[in-house]
Amino acid sequence: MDFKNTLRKEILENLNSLEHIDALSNRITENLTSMPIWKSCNKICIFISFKNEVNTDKIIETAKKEGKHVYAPLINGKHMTFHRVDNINREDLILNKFGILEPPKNIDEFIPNDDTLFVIPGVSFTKSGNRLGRGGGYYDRYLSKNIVKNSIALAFNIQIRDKIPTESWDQKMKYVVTETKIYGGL
Ligand SMILES: Nc1nc2c(c(=O)[nH]1)N(C=O)[C@@H](CNc1ccc(C(=O)N[C@@H](CCC(=O)O)C(=O)O)cc1)CN2
Ligand SMILES: Nc1ncnc2c1ncn2[C@@H]1O[C@H](COP(=O)(O)OP(=O)(O)OP(=O)(O)O)[C@@H](O)[C@H]1O
Repeated sequence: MDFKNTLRKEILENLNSLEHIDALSNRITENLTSMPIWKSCNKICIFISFKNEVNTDKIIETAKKEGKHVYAPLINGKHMTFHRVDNINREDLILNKFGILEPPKNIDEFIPNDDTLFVIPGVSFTKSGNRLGRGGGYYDRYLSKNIVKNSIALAFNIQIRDKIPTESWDQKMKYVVTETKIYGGL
């Protein structure tokens, strides 16, 4: 657990001094939206970026333009659900306790199917799809309770490590997409 926290802190600090986040995010957007799995999924469950995460605004815009349905996470205690977002023009969204924009609580929960692609944030990943998140356990719990066939993590190259500490509940990503590489899908 200590090693997890140390690694989390180290990478978050590195992210704080990462330059050109928007340019790198544009490349990640291009890589993601040219993947066959992106083209074949009609529904996208995606995080709304905050702080120094890969900026997801253009991904959401592209999805909308391509006629896909977009869903974003809403947290409630330790629990996370996904809800439709109709426009990313952010006045429809609400800031949660972490300072992340999320859909309002009154929209029905979306239940994913095989046609749903999850685009997932995280602090660090390995090339084989192991994930270290921010420590809330939200995605781990969600992915262990729901059947998720298609998962893609987004990260900058500086977030990729050869080894990260894993625990029994950690859920693997199918692909990890960075500004220069697409890992996984084997
Ligand atoms: N954009 C985005 N949305 C997301 C996630 C994410 O990582 N990114 N999540 C992915 O799971 C969930 C939220 N999880 C989070 C977990 C911890 C913190 C965080 O800032 N923790 C602080 C302590 C904050 C406090 O307790 O008040 C910290 O670690 O310093 C933020 C989000 C759902 N939505
Ligand atoms: N499937 C699960 N069932 C019950 N508890 C879980 C499950 N997955 C994770 N947890 C709990 O969540 C806590 C945080 O887990 P962990 O540090 O792995 O989160 P993370 O993957 O970094 O966070 P996040 O998914 O929110 O980005 C752990 O202390 C663990 O007890």
